Amino acid sequence: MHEIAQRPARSGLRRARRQLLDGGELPRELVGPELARSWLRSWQAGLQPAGRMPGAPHASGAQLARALEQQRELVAHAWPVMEFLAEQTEGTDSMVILAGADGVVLQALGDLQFVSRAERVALRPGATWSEQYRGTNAIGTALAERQAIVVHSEEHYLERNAFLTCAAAPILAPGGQLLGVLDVSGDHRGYHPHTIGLVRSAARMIEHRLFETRHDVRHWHGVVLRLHAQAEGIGTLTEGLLAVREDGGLAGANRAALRMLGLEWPQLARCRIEDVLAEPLQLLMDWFRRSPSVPRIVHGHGGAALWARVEAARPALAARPSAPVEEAAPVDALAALDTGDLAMHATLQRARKLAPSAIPLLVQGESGAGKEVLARAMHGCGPRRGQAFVAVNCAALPEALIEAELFGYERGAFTGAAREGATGRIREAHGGTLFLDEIGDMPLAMQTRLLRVLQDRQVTPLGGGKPVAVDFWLICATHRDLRAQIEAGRFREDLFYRLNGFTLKVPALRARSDLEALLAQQLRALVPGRELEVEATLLAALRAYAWPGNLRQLASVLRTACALLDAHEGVIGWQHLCEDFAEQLRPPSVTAGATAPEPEDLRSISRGAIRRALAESGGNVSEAARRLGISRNTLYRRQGD
Ligand SMILES: Nc1ncnc2c1ncn2[C@@H]1O[C@H](COP(=O)(O)OP(=O)(O)OP(=O)(O)O)[C@@H](O)[C@H]1O
Repeated sequence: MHEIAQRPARSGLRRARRQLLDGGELPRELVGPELARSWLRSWQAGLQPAGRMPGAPHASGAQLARALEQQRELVAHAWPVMEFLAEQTEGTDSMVILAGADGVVLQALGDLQFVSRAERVALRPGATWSEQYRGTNAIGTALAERQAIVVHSEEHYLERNAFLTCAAAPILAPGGQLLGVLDVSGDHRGYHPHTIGLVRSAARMIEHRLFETRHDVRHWHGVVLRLHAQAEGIGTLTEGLLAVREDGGLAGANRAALRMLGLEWPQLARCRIEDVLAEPLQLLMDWFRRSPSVPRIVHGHGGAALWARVEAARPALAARPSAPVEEAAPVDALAALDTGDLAMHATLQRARKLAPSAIPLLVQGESGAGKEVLARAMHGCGPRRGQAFVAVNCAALPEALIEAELFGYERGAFTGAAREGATGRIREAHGGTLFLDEIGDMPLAMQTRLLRVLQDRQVTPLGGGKPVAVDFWLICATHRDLRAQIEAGRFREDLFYRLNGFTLKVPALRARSDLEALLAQQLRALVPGRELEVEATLLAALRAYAWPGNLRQLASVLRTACALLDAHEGVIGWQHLCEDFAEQLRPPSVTAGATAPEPEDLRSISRGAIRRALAESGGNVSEAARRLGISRNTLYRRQGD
């Protein structure tokens, strides 16, 4: 495995680039062989180094979630290693990135302070870095070359990527298939030649973990050989790993074992143990049965001696023959929410740290800003994923019903109760997460009961049933200022401290800087496979709009627009909007400057929009709320603002 050891001179790179563009010839003495091959591929893909980048696809939230699910083993094993790498590169203004075999970024850790917002988004989960779209770059080129590589500054084929220095190493499955790539990208001025060594070791760590746990190499009655030139090297990261089936065929290896045994990946599947070692399988099995932990000397056919320890292929061979190999890995739903806004990014970083904890959380943000979506993502990334996520909207339930809904009731507890009684939402959340939306709207009597549940960790159904122990992660959400509610005597202070282990803030859409990324993400999800654009004046108006219904409203507007879009149309324009929404949008867009309204104007804009929507829906509140893309509760609340 080698990377471009000596960086080509800048002048040489420029000369080589000119010659390539002039005639398709690349003077290889000016660039390394890997770089030369990659530049040629980029040129053949029709990419222009200095021109506008052709639209590299960016996976939608749903596509990303699917990719993470499909590659969950890789993602799970990579994450701790990425954290380790991030620690090693701390303070160097760099990011640690995991991409799949198709070059799509799956996870990213860290942040690049020196780059623009757009450039930051391009390094976030969902972005594609295959050579086909971005030309020579460490992720795409390491994948294409199947080897570790550094791509520094102007070695990037596209000039717009010259601000980066990147070191990447591919991650291979035990059968040699490409699984993905690990990368450290940073400011080109901070190029450090040791980074590639770190990245390569980190990729090896991931491969090691994958080898230890994968079904295909460890789930039958064969043996695994740990190999090293020194006995002390066995069990370390530099050991060779070779999986041998019980019939003697080779089932998998890591790169170190291939090197020690003089093998190439394509030969692996065709080889048997006697093709690579002088010792017959029978002898290895004998060693294993008699003294499995003792290292022995084995001999390659070239005569080289190696130390080997023989182990059962299945770690718990005797004890649990069909035990699942590994707990399902988390789907990185939090990463999918990171679309480039700095405040949201900070919230998501905190959310990621808090997801494995049981600390009660309070999510604060306007209605429709995505509080429940965030809570669900945290549940999906924490240890309770796979268990229930129970969401209760405390504002949507009539006061008389909240109690029964939350705490459950015994048979015949009250008039109108179901005959068989009800478990209650709190008990349904047992083992999982209870999400109480609009907690600020919970009546005081109910607050007292909830407080008792949180203190006693048990719930007593209405009608005098026995208390039942419950265990859940509590996440509450509110758009209200709970401290002000406490001062006004509407919220219990002791409950506030119980449920507010930490407050996470979800920014309002009008305060976010990633409207375009959100638009693109939602459009891709609504119309997969079509790259839709938004007409320029409309985009400016959307940017200036106050978005009283936040992401819920945006989703509703885009759903309508996509429904009105003809199959041949690729641009969303004013004609694709509901008339009332277009009207709300026009005033700020036609006024000079089209700047965002001042915060004190927002209330009146929102009240005006509600008045119009109500008038147009003949006073039907549900219809008006639907038109605005907000909930009935929000509409009532905003009317009174
Ligand atoms: N990141 C996102 N991408 C796309 N759509 C989103 C995103 N976040 C939220 N939405 C959309 O906005 C809607 C509202 O989100 P959510 O229910 O999480 O908001 P909320 O803050 O809990 O609202 P409320 O307080 O009114 O219950 C979702 O149903 C979804 O359609």
